[in-house]
Amino acid sequence: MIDDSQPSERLFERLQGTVERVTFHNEENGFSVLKVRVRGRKDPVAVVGHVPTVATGEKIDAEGQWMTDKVHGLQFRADRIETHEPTGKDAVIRFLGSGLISGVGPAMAERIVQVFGAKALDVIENEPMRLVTVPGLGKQTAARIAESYRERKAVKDVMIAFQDKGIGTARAVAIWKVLGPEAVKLVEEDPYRLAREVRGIGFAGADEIAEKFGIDRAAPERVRAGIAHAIESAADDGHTAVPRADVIERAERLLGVDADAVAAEIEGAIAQGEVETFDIDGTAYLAVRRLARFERSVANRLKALAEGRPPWGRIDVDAAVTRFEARKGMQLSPSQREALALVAGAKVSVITGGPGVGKTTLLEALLATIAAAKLTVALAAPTGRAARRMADQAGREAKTIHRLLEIDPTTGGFKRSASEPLEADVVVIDEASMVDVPLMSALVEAIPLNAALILIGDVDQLPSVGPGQVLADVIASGLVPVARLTEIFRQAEESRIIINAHRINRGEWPEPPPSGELADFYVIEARGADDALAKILEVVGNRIPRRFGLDPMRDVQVITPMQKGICGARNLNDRLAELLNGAPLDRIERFGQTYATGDKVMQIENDYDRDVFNGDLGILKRIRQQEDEIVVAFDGREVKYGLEDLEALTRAYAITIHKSQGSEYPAVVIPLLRDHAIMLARNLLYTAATRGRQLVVLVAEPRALEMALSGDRIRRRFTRLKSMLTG
Ligand SMILES: Nc1ncnc2c1ncn2[C@@H]1O[C@H](COP(=O)(O)OP(=O)(O)OP(=O)(O)O)[C@@H](O)[C@H]1O
Repeated sequence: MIDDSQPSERLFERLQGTVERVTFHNEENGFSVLKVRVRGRKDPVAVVGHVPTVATGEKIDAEGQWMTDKVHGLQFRADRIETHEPTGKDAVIRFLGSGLISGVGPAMAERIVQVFGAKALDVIENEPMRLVTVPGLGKQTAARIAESYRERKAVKDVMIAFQDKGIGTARAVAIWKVLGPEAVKLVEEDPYRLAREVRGIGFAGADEIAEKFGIDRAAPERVRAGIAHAIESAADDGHTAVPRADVIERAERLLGVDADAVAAEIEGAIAQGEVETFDIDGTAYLAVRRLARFERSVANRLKALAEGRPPWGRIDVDAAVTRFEARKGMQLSPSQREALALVAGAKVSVITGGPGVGKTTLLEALLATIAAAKLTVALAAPTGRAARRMADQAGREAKTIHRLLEIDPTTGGFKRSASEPLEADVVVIDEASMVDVPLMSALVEAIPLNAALILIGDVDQLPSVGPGQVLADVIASGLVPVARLTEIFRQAEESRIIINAHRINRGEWPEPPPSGELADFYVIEARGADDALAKILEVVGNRIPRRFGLDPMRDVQVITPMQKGICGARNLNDRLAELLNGAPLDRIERFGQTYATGDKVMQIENDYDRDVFNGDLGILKRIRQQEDEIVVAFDGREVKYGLEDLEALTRAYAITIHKSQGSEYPAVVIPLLRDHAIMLARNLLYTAATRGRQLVVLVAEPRALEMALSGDRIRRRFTRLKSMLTG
């Protein structure tokens, strides 16, 4: 509602009035839309801004600007809103009866004011027990009213103290939510706790606040926070350990203090247990405690799980294979038999290999082999889409790992853990390369020690979005048997997608399609980004629908290395929306994005209430401005979103390759340009090329394809798990 508005003038103005109605108030950040009665104006005006608590009847004093909003018309956009207690009798009644004070409704408010007049609030604050003289008001209610009132006062005091330091209300509300009435004192003591504890502030935000509180640039807590930030930001790039020398360099740059000061504080942080230090192959590394704990738990628990006999006992694999082959009408290859014997003999094992090498077939054979033992088998995958695919292929239920562990959506924690383990004898995880260290830790903690664990995945795909490279480390450690499948079966061999995916993985150029036939893998040469864009639009909008009969909206997914650039997701979304949804009935802008009816959208976080998950694709059906609501259809199921929830949705005509991990689409179109140079790693292209089921089209500059294929560009992740598993 703000994004498309224009300031009518630049000068700050002041506005005073009485709150007539609180149209909207966000508990989390204080964002409010108020109807305010202002002297000299007939109708109440809309005031938009941040305020921690506000109620009808209160007086406000705001500073800001008048704006004209396309949808809501004229409104006052406040940079600062101060609220003051109401004074007149009517205002006090409305204030008390607004639902703000627990236990008091409009009728009770009226009675209180009848007894105490406009001084009612004084009485509540200073002599609350006198309230019992109000008819129908008991001691308990009086105490509750006094308590609510005190809390409100405390919030205000905190806000005023932060405002005096020049900290904006939205930020102050966020701090108050976490730190409570002691917030000012706690921040004075250590502002850097904000970086750790309050979402959205980060090191830079905390550093800014610290400066306002007069913290010295060389203060130990500042240097310490900078070190933690340097290690944490490496974790954002997937590292769970960082070479000590890198930390010093990053922290030095970030803090503007010298290396000796950083080194001294590293020692302090180690002594206090905030940071761990260790050696791998003669290099000193550092890790923050949080990640070190997860990695240690994965290592310890996997070692414990790997011990002993599998729950299905000893099995005559040859006899089981014969039965399986007869039932399926196929012969397992020698390498598959060998892999089956390996997996059947172990309590924890890994099945890895590229597409079409028979990983699913091997799992099926294993499950058939152990069927007689009547064990409880749980199948799961890291994303909803991967879980659905696993269920389709295996022909039995598969859940997301989050569901399997019974996530509590309000806390984000899991119900299943070491103290309440899963009721399963065998746990099978597909797309295991996508599981990061924290999730793997939660998973292995919840697996009972007598159960078996089978990790299936393609270790050459992109590693998990979150920190670590669990599958690669488990394989490299040699702790558990690894069935490495490499043979591509005849059925799979007919697919050029599979053949070329394997070629890409080896760093070889994809094979051109046989001339004359309709193929499933094409490389279209692009000369620069504009040419690539034009070709993508032609391929998606015209060629694919015409030649393959695929629906460009439903069946074709453009996946690209980056967000930015001419062929980045953002611009492609604009252009593809124009092409495929040129005349939408309705559109709105929120959070810097446009959403229009008919748009293809993607959910980008897990939402357990709405039952939609990260990576789910839908079509925006309706925008209901009046109700502040939009409706999106996911696989035909209609789901409603409030306009403030739109951050969870993004347009999805084009998405990044990272976001496409774990999903498959009938057709994918992949731009590959020199503009994407920093992203052009072989595992990125390999992951992209394996997302298409029926059709893969690369729109590539030859030089960019060459860059992606040359293996030297795969960025290494620093992790500690392998050394923990072998140590
Ligand atoms: N021994 C075999 N003989 C003949 N065909 C086989 C054999 N093993 C697997 N296949 C076939 O090869 C194809 C690929 O196998 P499967 O689906 O098990 O591989 P996958 O590694 O799970 O592949 P993806 O990762 O692409 O899902 C299937 O069509 C399967 O039926």
